[in-house]
Amino acid sequence: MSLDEDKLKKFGFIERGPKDAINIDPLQTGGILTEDARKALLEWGDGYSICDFCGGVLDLIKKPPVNEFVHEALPEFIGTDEVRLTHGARESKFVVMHSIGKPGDTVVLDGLAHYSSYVAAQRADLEIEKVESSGNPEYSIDPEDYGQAIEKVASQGKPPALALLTYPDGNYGNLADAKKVADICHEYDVPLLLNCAYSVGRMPIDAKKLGADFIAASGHKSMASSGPIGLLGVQEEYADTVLRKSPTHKKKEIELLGCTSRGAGLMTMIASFPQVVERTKHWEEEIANARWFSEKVEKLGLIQVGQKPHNHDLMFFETPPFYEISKTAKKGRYFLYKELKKRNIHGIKGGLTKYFKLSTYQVGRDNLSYVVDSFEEIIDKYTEE
Ligand SMILES: Cc1ncc(COP(=O)(O)O)c(C=O)c1O
Repeated sequence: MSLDEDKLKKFGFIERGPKDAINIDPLQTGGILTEDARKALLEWGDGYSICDFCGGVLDLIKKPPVNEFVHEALPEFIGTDEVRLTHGARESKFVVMHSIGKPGDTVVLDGLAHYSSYVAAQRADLEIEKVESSGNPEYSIDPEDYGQAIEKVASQGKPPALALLTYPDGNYGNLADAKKVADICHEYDVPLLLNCAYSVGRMPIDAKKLGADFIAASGHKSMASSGPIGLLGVQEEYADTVLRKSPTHKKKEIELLGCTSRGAGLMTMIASFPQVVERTKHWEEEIANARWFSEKVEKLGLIQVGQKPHNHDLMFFETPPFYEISKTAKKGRYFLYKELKKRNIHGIKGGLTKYFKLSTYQVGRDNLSYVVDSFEEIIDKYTEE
């Protein structure tokens, strides 16, 4: 097959439609770049740009201060003895599972775990034991159930190699009692990995205080970074195992394949970091905004499920008023997406009317108020028709 000019025409620069919209997509609100990160993206966008300064280990680069960032600032920020860059939370989870578990071992996952936790375990050839949530409406995770799951696995021959808690989960934004889960896991000598894809960079996280042995974080999701980039936090006890070096290439850490996120991902994360640190100090305001929003839209007939009052910007709503409208609206179940698009609101998946999740993170009270008013206007418009 030859790539003729006509075929090539569809490639090249492509504009991104919704980039200036009010964004309430949980995947995106925490990853929007700061102005400094936007500048860094252009400055460092060339593939291996950072490697001009590398003496063989990316995270030891002194100038720009990657070494200080990775080995001093980040460990202090998340409360782990060691931090490494990865390509995302899923890669961090895989690294831990692959180095701590042996094929055939079991990992205990919370019932709200993201699919990437499952595929990471499957790629590492681990069996999975689930700690179920309480189901509708709270979907809470009972820490005691970790003890039962560990005992169940142990009774079948070998205790689990690892436990994982999604903190918060990506569907309901629930924050389980991580400290209690950690304490219970440690009673059985099972290390705990916290999946903080939706927390590190949004809210204060201190792995030591929470008792976590490992942290997986996501730069493109929650640290105002251009992906793919994530963090892996490891406590000292496990550092030699997880960060072991290649016998043939002595400087290279095997699980990281020697080198991970470089150039734009890393330099945007560094550029945003001062603002990211600052914003975590204002987490209480974010919780207040989320609760305010939830209360307002519940008055319109939406129902927030998950923890209540809520403790995170990610929220899941059942939305009967929109569902009723979708049954008769001309555009069917796409009516809501189209109405929101007209109002410059982005982030609720096209076709969803029965329920959806959204995020209020960094959206601000004025824009949230506009979203509430828009929901009301849309409901009124179709109910009056
Ligand atoms: C709870 C949760 N964890 C992990 C991930 C994956 O994050 P990453 O893209 O950094 O691998 C997601 C992505 O949606 C998620 O929702």
